[in-house]
Amino acid sequence: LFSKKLKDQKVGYALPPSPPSLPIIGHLHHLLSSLAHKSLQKLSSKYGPLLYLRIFNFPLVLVSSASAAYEIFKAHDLNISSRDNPPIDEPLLIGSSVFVGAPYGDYWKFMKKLLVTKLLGPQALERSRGVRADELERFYTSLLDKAMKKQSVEICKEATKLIINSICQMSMGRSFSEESGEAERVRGLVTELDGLTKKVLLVNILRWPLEKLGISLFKKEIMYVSDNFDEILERVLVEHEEKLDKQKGNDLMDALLEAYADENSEHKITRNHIKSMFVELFLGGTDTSAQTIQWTMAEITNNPNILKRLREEIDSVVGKTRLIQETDLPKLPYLEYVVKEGLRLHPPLPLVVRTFQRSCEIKGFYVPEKTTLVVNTYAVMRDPISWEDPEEFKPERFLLGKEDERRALKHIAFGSGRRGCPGSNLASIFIGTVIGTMVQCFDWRIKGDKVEMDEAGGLNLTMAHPLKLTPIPRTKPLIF
Ligand code: HEM
Repeated sequence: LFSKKLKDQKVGYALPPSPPSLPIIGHLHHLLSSLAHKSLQKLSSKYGPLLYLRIFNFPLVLVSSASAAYEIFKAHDLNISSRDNPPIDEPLLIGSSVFVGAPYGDYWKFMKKLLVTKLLGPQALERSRGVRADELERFYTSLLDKAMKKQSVEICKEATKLIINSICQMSMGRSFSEESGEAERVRGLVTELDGLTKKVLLVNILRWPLEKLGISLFKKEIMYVSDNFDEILERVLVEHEEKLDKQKGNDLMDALLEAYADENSEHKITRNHIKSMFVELFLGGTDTSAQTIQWTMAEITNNPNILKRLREEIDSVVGKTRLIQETDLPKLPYLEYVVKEGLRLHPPLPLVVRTFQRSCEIKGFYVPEKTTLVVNTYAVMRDPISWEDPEEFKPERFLLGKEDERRALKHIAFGSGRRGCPGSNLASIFIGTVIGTMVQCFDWRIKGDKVEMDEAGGLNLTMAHPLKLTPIPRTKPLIF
């Protein structure tokens, strides 16, 4: 402690500046405010882009500028490649078997390798292209049906269906049945789980002081979602095992079951590891992509010039007789900029959380070991020092040469480094093809003049007024 104090006093070894805090809880109220990313953004614009905060006794470093994020992600990647959430043992989905919250080590590396080779890497994505094409056609047909009946579409809900079905087909070779109500049940659980993220954070932060008082927060709600997922996924696992007895499969679930059954597997995994992985894929992959689709479509609807330019590009490359497909995406640069700009202004996970394993120096300040790192990606991607007109939706900013993002690491909607999002390519495909389909095949009518763009409270960035639009076909029905 003495040497740490000495270090703190040395030039270049002071802790980052710390804004005023409250007794006992420290800066907790900023994290708990209804729009935490905005509350923290305000704090950093007043006190600086690198801050030292305190949640009770737990230290936290908050990063809100591109240059500080760049230094941390580039020079300290290994040091910050763990998320040391204290595990809550009982429930499956936030228990000790999670991947997203696992420390950087053998278990994480083993699962990451399977995730990339079986589901999210370029070759796996190429193998599963047909599955996504089928789901996109189903999405288009459902929109067409709504258009014929002159019904409005809840964009986020419709996109969620496509994404869950695709992820299920890709990872376990089946989707949940609409007829039996199973699909609706899974979608409901994913939404509930999303709503629980803030409570899970609270439990993680407050568990220690509250457990001492014999209080367990939100346990019932967390267990309800966890138990339901457990039951559904156990059924799928058994079904898969029966199938595997007859023939060898090649999807992610097959590979995980093989590792589970193999005594000599590189890493021993449990049934809970497998089920948690699927819960995390649903949670990490579904709402994030669906929210981005919703926000981006809202921006396009409010910006007719952008819609016009995007449509011209799609019409000239794809035409009006066949549906856009993911192999068109590399030929549609403006669509790519629109997607990127949607992610810049509305990152669905605005706070990226890691842990410093060792003490280090960041921008001349001392950061002690085991400090939690929070990167406010929302603030970084709206930082006026790095972005011209940061609050405006301007896809043109990504035209070649205009923004040198690689050098400054300014666009960090997917995080960065070895612990960055492994689903970023898949997400870009979902968002690109869904936005592409909606722009290519339909005009969209809104109620009122403009879409309201307010953010809802929560840890994830969602729309306070979910987007509802009515489609009007602009092409003859497409034939597949
Ligand atoms: C627009 C869509 C998405 C966004 C914005 C997003 C964003 C993120 C972010 C910010 C992180 C934390 C990264 C970090 O700490 O640096 C993350 C992690 C993760 N994401 Fe995504 N994500 C999206 C879609 C997906 C999809 C489609 C999947 C898979 C189906 C996925 C799976 C994961 C997983 C498994 C992790 C944990 C990685 C680890 O801890 O090693 N994400 N994502």
